[in-house]
Amino acid sequence: MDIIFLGGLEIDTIIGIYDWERTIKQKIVLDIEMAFDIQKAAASDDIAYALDYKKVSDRVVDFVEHSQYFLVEKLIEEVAQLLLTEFAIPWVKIILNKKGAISRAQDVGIIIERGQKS
Ligand SMILES: Nc1nc2c(c(=O)[nH]1)N=C([C@H](O)[C@@H](O)CO)CN2
Repeated sequence: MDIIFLGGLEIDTIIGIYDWERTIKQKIVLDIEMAFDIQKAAASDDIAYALDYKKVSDRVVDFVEHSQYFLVEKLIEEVAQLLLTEFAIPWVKIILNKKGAISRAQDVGIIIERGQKS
């Protein structure tokens, strides 16, 4: 199966378990890999047969911007389920980076894979 990816997708959202985190927006960064057979799109040169990464990006940004979850676990799971159900994607891998959440760490977050690759 081929992979379409979105790397370094930065989105500001309300996320966190502490009171102060409920009053501000924090940046999260998503790296998303989506299994998708690109052969029809390649043969036809027609966006109708492609996984439109602009539409995927717009949907994910809109969803995350308007979310207000406490845990990054909940947010990443909801994004994965959205991608699997709203787009014809059989498998997705997401890396969620909540940069700055740990002052002594450059990066902190979660990596998940959902669905079947082939
Ligand atoms: N496994 C998790 N641990 C923690 C989370 C989380 O979402 N999942 N969140 C926090 C705080 O919100 C933290 O990001 C504030 O710095 C702590 N641990």
